[in-house]
Amino acid sequence: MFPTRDMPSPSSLFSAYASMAASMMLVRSMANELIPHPIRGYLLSTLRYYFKPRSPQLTLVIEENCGMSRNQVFDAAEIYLCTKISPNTERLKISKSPKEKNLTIRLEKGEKIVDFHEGIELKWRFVCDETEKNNPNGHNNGQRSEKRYFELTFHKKHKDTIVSSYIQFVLERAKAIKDEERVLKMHTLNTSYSYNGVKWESINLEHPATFETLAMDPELRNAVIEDLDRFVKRKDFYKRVGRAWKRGYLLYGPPGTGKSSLIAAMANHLKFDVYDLQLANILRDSDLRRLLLATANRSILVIEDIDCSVDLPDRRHGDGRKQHDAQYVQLTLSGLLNFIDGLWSSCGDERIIVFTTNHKDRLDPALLRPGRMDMHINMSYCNSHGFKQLASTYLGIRGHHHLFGEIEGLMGETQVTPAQIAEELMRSEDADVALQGVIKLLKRKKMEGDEVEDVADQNKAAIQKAKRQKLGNKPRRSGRNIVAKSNRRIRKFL
Ligand SMILES: Nc1ncnc2c1ncn2[C@@H]1O[C@H](COP(=O)(O)OP(=O)(O)OP(=O)(O)O)[C@@H](O)[C@H]1O
Ligand SMILES: [Mg+2]
Repeated sequence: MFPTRDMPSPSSLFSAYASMAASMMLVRSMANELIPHPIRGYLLSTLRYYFKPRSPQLTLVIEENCGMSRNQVFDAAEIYLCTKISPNTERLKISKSPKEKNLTIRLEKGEKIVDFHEGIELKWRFVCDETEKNNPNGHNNGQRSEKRYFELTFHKKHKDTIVSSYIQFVLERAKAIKDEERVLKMHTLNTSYSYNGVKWESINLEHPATFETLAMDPELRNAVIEDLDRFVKRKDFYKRVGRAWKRGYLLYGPPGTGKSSLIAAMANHLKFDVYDLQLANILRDSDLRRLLLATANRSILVIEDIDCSVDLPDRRHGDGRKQHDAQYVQLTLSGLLNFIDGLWSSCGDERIIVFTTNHKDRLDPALLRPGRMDMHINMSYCNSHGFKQLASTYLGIRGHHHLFGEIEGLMGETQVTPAQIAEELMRSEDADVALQGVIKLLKRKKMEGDEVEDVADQNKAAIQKAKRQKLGNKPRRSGRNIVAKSNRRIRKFL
């Protein structure tokens, strides 16, 4: 990539220099008499070029832009070099925009940094050249333009190592640093329709959920983390097997079991932005296509409550909507699935799509067919492991607590969501008080459950009795009366 020359020794350099001087004098005296002026100039500059002493150093110039686009090596160097600031550094630039979490530190012009890679010394220098800006007529209109670049200087013999391995290392380190500093975004739909339809609007995603704080089955949690990590590492694999680099997850389970929290944990784990696609706000397939094409790589597209967010016409019969609605709403399930499978996933990289539902059984089979959602994740009621996780997160209880036994016993007899447990645990910082709250909740739920079972049994019995009496006589206590009575008993208990 770079022209190489054999390095002359100092003595050969000296003799070359002496012979150059002699030749120059000779040439000059002959030339003055014999050679016309323009040719004389050319000969002298050629001789000077070949006899100039050569430096053993090579300098790579890394400019800010390459043509119209940014030079990624420049951007990476800017970020990477901030981690290499030494006590010798004298001037730094510091800034913070409202949307950034941390301060940004950059080198000031003229600053030098020394770095080492595989024992090779590398000298970086940040240069800013200011020049007068000429307008197209060649006149100077007083504007100044700035050309910013890094110079990276090292011994020529390391050229291959630096170009092939060091620059790559700088690019990777900068990406890792950027990911750590990155402020995640949550994109939602702007519902005030402008002339060209609904648009994405973004806010910082500051959802604190992580896999550590999420109460879920440890095996399932590890399986999800491994699946995500494998997915982001497999760019080459997806390319080789000819598949779009995307992954689909279906999260299902009752309300309050942590589906939305799991999405936030996934985003925080991968450092991916989230696009929350509220289908109810989209009227046409064309809007959907435009919105999907406007999503960025390395993002999670979320469609929550897919079973009830919009009554998508059935893929096979096109009959999901009432006739009069269909005139206005032209969004179809097949449109959604086509974009997700086709255009959208093939025009981007590292895309994740997540559907959530409270009722997996109500989903259109087209959504569930193999290959569409790669992983089906059941977020379920809290078990004793999930409870301990929440107690650790909310109350800092790492080991055992004397109330755990009673709580675990009650949890085996009733269904409670992590959201309900979390709510109780937040009520007090005193572990005993908070855990007593959980016990009360569980007892209440158990009683409600018994009551509901009672009601169901009694209703069944009443109906059967009525049937046996061959209609005519009503059962003495109707279902409604039983419910009202149960509610009164529950209130009394509370
Ligand atoms: N598995 C869990 N681990 C930790 N906290 C949880 C969990 N599930 C729920 N929570 C708590 O309950 C709140 C509500 O949970 P979340 O919104 O994630 O439930 P969801 O399953 O998405 O419910 P919905 O089906 O109604 O959308 C969360 O903010 C969190 O504080
Ligand atoms: Mg949710």
